[in-house]
Amino acid sequence: MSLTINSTVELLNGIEMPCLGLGVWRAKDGQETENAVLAALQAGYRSIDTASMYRNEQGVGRAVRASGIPREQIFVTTKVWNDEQGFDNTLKAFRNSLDRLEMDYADLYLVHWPVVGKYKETYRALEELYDQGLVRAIGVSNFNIHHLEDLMGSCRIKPMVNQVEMHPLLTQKKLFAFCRKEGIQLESWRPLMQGRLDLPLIQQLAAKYGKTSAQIVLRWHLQLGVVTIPKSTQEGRIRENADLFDFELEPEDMNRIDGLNEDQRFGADPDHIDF
Ligand SMILES: NC(=O)C1=CN([C@@H]2O[C@H](COP(=O)(O)OP(=O)(O)OC[C@H]3O[C@@H](n4cnc5c(N)ncnc54)[C@H](OP(=O)(O)O)[C@@H]3O)[C@@H](O)[C@H]2O)C=CC1
Ligand SMILES: O=C(O)C(=O)[C@@H](O)[C@H](O)C(=O)CO
Repeated sequence: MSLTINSTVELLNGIEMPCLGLGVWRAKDGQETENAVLAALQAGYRSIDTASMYRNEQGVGRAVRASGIPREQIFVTTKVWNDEQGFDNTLKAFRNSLDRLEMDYADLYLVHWPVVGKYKETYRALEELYDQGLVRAIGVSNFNIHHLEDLMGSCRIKPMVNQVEMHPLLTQKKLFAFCRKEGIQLESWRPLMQGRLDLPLIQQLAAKYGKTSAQIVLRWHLQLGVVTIPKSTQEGRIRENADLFDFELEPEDMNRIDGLNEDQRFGADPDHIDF
């Protein structure tokens, strides 16, 4: 499989989305976010995942401008938070996100969580923003199959991406197969299990391939065809997490990693959100 740091996937509307991005949840706005995003862009990342809730869109925007890389070569994702949902509120929330980013469009705008009774109206606002050319692609996050089926029963534009928790302990096989059938790109959050990488099989594979545990896990995501957005604010790890393109996991090792699944979540369950 010939993946490179520039590899992209094609979304339903033909837009190319980088396979690897930097996540910035819990990166502090200001210097921490700015330094991390700049380090990532210098290391070759071309995609950044932020959200209104992360309160660091300003730092992301500043780093993108400081990088000197043309805006159109960088894929910026942001998301509408739960208490901003609803049609009018979402349009306003998006304006606020663009103001903080100091950008005139976002590449991808996501409904952050499926807030019951609100997510369809919220998604209708995303369709409106898409029609207006303010976002290049739209999608959802933390949607289970039943949420997607419900949404697709009435939306005009199919979600192009579903960003969900996924890693070797939560392989999301059914959701992944459903999204693949529908042409919805799966994107994995918490791909590194928040740094809990001491699983014996992953360590064995790290020794076998001469790579780190993080690199084994991230390579597994990429070889599955899942877009992934590991977070780090440490320059060395930002580089490590992008050094994935000089080896390939053998099919049997991909299957062994799949076999680690325990349906274990480190984050919230989309069917029981209370924040
Ligand atoms: N849509 C959603 O609801 C959600 C989206 N996300 C997105 O996904 C991104 C990634 O998920 P996240 O929850 O941050 O978890 P990750 O699985 O990316 O893990 C991040 C943690 O792992 C550490 N780490 C990073 N690289 C390495 C490495 N090479 N070796 C060891 N430890 C490492 C980081 O520490 P350090 O920074 O010190 O390196 C940090 O503590 C988020 O930043 C966010 O953008 C996350 C949660 C929910
Ligand atoms: O980081 C995000 O994007 C999230 O939505 C989560 O971290 C979420 O806030 C959560 O898991 C709360 O427990």
